[in-house]
Amino acid sequence: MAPTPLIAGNWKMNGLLKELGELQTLAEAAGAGLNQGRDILICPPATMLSASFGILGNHVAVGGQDCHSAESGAHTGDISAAMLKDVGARYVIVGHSERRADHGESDELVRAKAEAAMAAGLIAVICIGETEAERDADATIDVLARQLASSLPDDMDGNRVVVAYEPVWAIGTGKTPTADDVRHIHDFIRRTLVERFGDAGNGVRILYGGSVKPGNAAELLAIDNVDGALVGGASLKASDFIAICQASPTA
Ligand SMILES: O=C(CO)COP(=O)(O)O
Repeated sequence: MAPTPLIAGNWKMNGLLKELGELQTLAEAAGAGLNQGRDILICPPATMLSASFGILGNHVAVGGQDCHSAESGAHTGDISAAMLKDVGARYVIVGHSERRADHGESDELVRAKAEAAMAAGLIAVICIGETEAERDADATIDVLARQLASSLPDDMDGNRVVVAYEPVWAIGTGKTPTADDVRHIHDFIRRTLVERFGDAGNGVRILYGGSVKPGNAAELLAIDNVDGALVGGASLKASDFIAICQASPTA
């Protein structure tokens, strides 16, 4: 049985408290049935997590955009998985390409963060994806194989880990891979997960991310082994994000 689709919004470094109205609109849509047969997640900036949880309640999950690999300690400016859990988060994104690029995060660090997230009782959304240069060098599959091998914890529970395939060149650019490329790559990710984790690998949701919009969501979300989307820019506006949720199949 295919896993329940997950439509996730990553607000990145966007959002002030005055934007909470967008979440109010989303909460109302979810309360009216948008969340039937699909899971919906918003990852706002950490400053908005607590208020977002208050608004979204049980209809829409909230998540962090990153966590530290340690439980607590002298790490100024960082946030632990337990702190995210404490304010109502159920998920946390780890290894987003922007953190890999801006903060030099390695596969090994991403894996440690995913382990910390799971230990705190959060679902880890582990991001992988090739850069444009890697794609041009025909290295996409090699890069993804390395990231999967090194960024994923060994202790796998299909319900506690989500993999998000986000080609770096598609993020914020309006460009997307062809449907055939997405099918081929998600199929590769699925086979890799099953080879390593057995049947648990079939339960892991594999999201596509990178320039998902209301206009292309239905086509992308209908592809085999695309179990949802990780949406950046289009998640900031409730009407666009709701339209993307509506485009997703239901379990
Ligand atoms: O990075 C992304 C989500 O994590 C995708 O961002 P965009 O949807 O803005 O391309």
